[in-house]
Amino acid sequence: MNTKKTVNHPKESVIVIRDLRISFGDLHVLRGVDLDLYQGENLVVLGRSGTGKSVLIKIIAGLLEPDEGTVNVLGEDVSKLKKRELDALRLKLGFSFQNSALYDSMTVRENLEFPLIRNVRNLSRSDIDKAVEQALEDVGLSQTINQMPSQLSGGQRKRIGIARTLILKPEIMLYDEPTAGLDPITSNEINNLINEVQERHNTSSIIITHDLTCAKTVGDRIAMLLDGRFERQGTFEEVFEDSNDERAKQFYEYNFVN
Ligand SMILES: Nc1ncnc2c1ncn2[C@@H]1O[C@H](COP(=O)(O)OP(=O)(O)OP(=O)(O)O)[C@@H](O)[C@H]1O
Repeated sequence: MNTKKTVNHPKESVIVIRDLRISFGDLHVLRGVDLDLYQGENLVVLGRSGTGKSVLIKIIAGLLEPDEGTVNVLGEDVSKLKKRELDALRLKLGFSFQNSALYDSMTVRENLEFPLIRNVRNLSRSDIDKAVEQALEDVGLSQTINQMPSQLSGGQRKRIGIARTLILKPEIMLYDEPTAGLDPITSNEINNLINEVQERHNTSSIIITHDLTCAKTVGDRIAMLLDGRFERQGTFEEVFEDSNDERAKQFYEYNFVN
């Protein structure tokens, strides 16, 4: 397993987070998070269960308000946006959530049409058909267009879920546990797909995972959430292999399977 060859991206930030803090009662989840997502990079966010990775994503999407700190996404201060502006910004973010299930009663084509019809006005039938065909081609599953989700494997369903997100041409992709529950071969296909999406669409992505093979394969940069902050950031080697940090070592030993 090779570590991903990191591309030297120009350091233009598409997400800038500074001194972000949030507590739930006595539980101080994020305690001063600073993080940049650079244009065109895959940033992997690692952290043990309950460290606040999903909370972070929800704050980025404006679904949860932090107690302190700033979140700037594509040049907009999320906390200052009105509802309509926030909705417009969210359309530029693609969410690939673990539980973003397909609609079982709809064909693959109908599943992919759904976000388009709901979010984009004045599309002709042929625009919709083209977008669906392109999104399916992007994930290598053109042949499934008339199938029902129940006829697909877990890995194929995951790919169709990603296609459904890509169809709105997001500038930033947020992948939550993209390989959870998949066997190693299928996980590898999803990792390759994440890299292909980056290369083909120049998308900037945050990938939340516990899977260190995934982190190593897709991550241009790794940020590890420890005690409510990103104390360790860098390439996979910098975070794990060159590290004397016991917490990073422990995470590595428990999670690295390949
Ligand atoms: N709305 C909420 N109200 C109260 N507590 C919350 C809320 N949202 C999250 N928490 C708590 O914040 C902590 C971090 O939760 P979060 O879901 O972000 O963890 P995570 O790092 O994504 O974990 P996992 O890897 O298991 O998904 C947890 O202890 C959770 O119970």
